[in-house]
Amino acid sequence: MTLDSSQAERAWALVPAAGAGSRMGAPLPKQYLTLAGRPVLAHTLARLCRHPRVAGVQVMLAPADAHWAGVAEHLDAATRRKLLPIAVGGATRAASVLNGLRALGTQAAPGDWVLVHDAARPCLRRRDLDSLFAALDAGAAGAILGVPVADTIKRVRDGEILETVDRSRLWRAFTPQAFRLEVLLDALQRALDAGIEVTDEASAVEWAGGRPRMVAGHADNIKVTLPEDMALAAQILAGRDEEER
Ligand SMILES: Nc1ccn([C@@H]2O[C@H](COP(=O)(O)OP(=O)(O)OP(=O)(O)O)[C@@H](O)[C@H]2O)c(=O)n1
Ligand SMILES: C[C@](O)(CO)[C@H](O)COP(=O)(O)O
Repeated sequence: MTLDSSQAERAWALVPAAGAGSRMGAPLPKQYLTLAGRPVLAHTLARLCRHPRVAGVQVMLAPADAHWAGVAEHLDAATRRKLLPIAVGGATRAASVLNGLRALGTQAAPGDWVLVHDAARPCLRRRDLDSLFAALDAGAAGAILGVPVADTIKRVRDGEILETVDRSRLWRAFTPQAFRLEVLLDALQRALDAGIEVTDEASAVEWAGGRPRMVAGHADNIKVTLPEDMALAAQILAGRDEEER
């Protein structure tokens, strides 16, 4: 792994890839399913590693993961050079991220940026990653990608609509989610210790009193979750020009 020493403030990507993909219902975890000729995780890693601001990538895999070899053979040399030694994930996404932060701490400085990006989001656009870095360079203490809610939102109980929710200030939170290493490590550890349900990094930082910025991205930065998402992801990638592929 070679560091790009030209960066003013180093940034690292953290890729939680230790999930079981139960909602996908496939014979193997969804991050290893073939998408446009290579594993989902290979697409995600290539997108992160080709960005010049990303100094290195920390991947977290399930214990006794048997699929990594099938990913590594699809990675080009430039991608492999940026990969840090694999860390072991945890029982939840948040636990996997915490393990990754601890492993990264042996390579990174406390003030370095960490961008946490789901392995299951292989369609991340270069321009959206650029937008996230632009927010950090503009002084944001932390920032995440997302898009405004475009549908009417209902609160439902037992199949009955209780109310229509004002969506004027509602956004869908995506990844990457970017924070200073020491800030995220502290907030995530304290939130988990307090029993807070942490479904994304921003929720831990918000709980700890932070006010991350929301950066408008593209809705095609989908999280591959359900079976139909594989065909959608393939259509998205097929429609990309070379730069964004
Ligand atoms: N214990 C876990 C659970 C999830 N993830 C990762 O977090 C990302 C987003 O989580 P999700 O989409 O929920 O993945 P899964 O947990 O695998 O899916 P499911 O909930 O359907 O089992 C995925 O890249 C997944 O691999 C992880 O690293 N460790
Ligand atoms: C982090 C995330 O992708 C932001 O939308 C989402 O919270 C992950 O949720 P999951 O249930 O762990 O897939």
